[in-house]
Amino acid sequence: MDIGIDLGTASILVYVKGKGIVLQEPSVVAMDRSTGKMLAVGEEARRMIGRTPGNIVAIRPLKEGVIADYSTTEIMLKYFLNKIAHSRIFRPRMMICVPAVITTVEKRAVIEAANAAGARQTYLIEEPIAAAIGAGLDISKPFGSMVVDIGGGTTDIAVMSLGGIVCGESLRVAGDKFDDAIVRFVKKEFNLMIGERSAEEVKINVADVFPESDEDKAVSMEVRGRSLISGLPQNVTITAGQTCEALQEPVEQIVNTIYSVLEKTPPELASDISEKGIVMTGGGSLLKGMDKLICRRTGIPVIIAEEAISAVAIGAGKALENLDILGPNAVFTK
Ligand SMILES: Nc1ncnc2c1ncn2[C@@H]1O[C@H](COP(=O)(O)OP(=O)(O)OP(=O)(O)O)[C@@H](O)[C@H]1O
Repeated sequence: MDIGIDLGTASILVYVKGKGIVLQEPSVVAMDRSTGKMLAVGEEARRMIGRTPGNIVAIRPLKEGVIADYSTTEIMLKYFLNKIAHSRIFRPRMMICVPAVITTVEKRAVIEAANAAGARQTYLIEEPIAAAIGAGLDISKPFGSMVVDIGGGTTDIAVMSLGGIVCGESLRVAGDKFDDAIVRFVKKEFNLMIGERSAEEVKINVADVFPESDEDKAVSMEVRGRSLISGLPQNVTITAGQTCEALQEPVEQIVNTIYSVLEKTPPELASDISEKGIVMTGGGSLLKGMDKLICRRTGIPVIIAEEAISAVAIGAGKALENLDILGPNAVFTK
């Protein structure tokens, strides 16, 4: 069996040919610090973040799109592969997505973790290429396509043509940095300390980086945390207008990088992109107003892919079925 994996900072998705996405879980592992034993993986472990006693740690083994904790990544991959196959002799070929700009050492770590977890053969594909294939773009033709993939740890921006990346940038600013910015804002504005999960809820439920009316700005929700003044639990109301202010810095960094990639794009390809639009994928592309903001600032239409979150895993699986459509540098294997 061939499988495509989006081994992400926030979540792991597995695509199997003919079955579609068969697994989607947070990339979190809970371990007992004293014995080194794995206690929970995926959603169950995510619920433990910020709520563990001293001897238990909830680890996110990937940071900023790359492996930060090798052995935990291997344990996690092994656990998920067992979950989808229920068989010891299951040794699939795997296509795993990695950010477009990572070091050879970081690539090797992914290949070794996948091989140790049971892959028969491991291929790596750059995330924007997988995202483009998963979003249904035909990148094999001499025609320019631009993808902005905003994940949890990295944002990959790339212009592609003839099965390869012509120019692009990978920046380590994405969903997690949006959460951090909300935590910092709430701390500064309300003297309230909130956890990363509460910040993520604010981002998903009310945040808006391009509110068009006062009504949009007034959308609000209550968030609970610990007062830095009294030390006691406290609730505050945060509005979409405030989130726009809170998220300005990371959002600007992404918009500026899109600009710099467009500046480097050869004119023929730039005109293809302005005709066809920029395609956005990844969970971070669902941040309200992000598409409108990029469209307003670049003057180019922006389309959020239909299956924004799973596009990368779907594209990886499809790439394995059609290795021939990819350019010579698109796939890396050892
Ligand atoms: N509706 C939404 N609005 C805003 N952000 C969202 C939404 N849904 C998911 N996200 C964010 O998307 C991010 C996860 O996206 P995704 O699963 O594409 O990342 P990943 O593949 O794990 O990360 P990476 O590619 O950086 O390794 C998280 O930060 C999550 O909070």
